[in-house]
Amino acid sequence: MTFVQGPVRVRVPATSANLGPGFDTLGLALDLHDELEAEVAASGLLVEIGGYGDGEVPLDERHLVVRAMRATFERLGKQPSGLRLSCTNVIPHARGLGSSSAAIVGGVWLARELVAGGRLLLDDAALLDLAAQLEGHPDNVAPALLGGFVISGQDADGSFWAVPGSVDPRIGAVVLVPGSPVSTEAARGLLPADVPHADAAANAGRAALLVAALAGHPEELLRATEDRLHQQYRRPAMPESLALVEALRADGVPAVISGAGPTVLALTDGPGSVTTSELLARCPDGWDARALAISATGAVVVH
Ligand SMILES: Nc1ncnc2c1ncn2[C@@H]1O[C@H](COP(=O)(O)OP(=O)(O)OP(=O)(O)O)[C@@H](O)[C@H]1O
Ligand SMILES: N[C@@H](CCO)C(=O)O
Repeated sequence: MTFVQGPVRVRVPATSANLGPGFDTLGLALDLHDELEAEVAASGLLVEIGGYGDGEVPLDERHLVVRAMRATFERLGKQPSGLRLSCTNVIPHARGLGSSSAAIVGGVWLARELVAGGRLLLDDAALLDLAAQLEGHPDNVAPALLGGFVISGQDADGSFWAVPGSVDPRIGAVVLVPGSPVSTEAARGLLPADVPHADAAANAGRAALLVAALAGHPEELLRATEDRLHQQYRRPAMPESLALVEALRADGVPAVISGAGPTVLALTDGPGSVTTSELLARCPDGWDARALAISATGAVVVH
């Protein structure tokens, strides 16, 4: 196995998981991208960060992108003698926009590109499986890899799968991002071990409806984004976000907690619509709001 000379650069989209009823299974890639560049060096490890995470995340072997790269090199059979990594991060951390999945997908993708013939040694299905193992669930890494709307899951043998769904081109998103983080670990810690059968049944119906609503029935999005499995349980960690979701939904806006929160995701009929500007105007003080298109592509090499 040989390494490629010179740097490789990739861009990876932010993602919004769950989308209401699709806990750990539905996810959407958004038009907001981290860029990562890496190259094999003679020795050592050098990590540089611009944007989110600068001064916060470790710059050594504990760095999430480095951990994902190491796991991928391990799978491919050889670690490089040294490594240089540069990250330009625009996806906010611990806000429910898939920053950890973007880091993991960026890492596995970079490592595979740095190995000559890497795509033959580790195909896309194996890359998804590795990324989902590192993240623990597939609903962010799958759209970060594939782009668009993706349905994903895990089989009884532990392997992960992902199937792309279609999105009506009229549909866009507004994200309302609180100033303070909530880690996915903390938000998952609030979930109960068991849920009422009626709640599980309601979510199954809504998740199925959401696939059809996104594909071409935006008028069903409000009904299709109802959730009973995770959002209410997470209220103690993000009360303002839950209150905003409820207020928007009362006004007919299909709003949900994005991923593990605390960001609020509202689906719209498209950037530039009245709904989008009204939503941007409802951004609470101290939060950040932006309209984002759906990213049709997942991780790509930047030339
Ligand atoms: N680009 C990055 N580089 C290094 N570490 C990162 C990067 N992005 C995220 N992380 C690590 O992951 C943590 C955030 O992950 P977490 O799963 O809590 O939230 P998230 O991925 O932003 O949101 P969600 O999973 O709900 O969409 C950060 O605090 C940091 O430790
Ligand atoms: N499905 C995950 C997404 C966040 O990583 C959760 O809600 O915990």
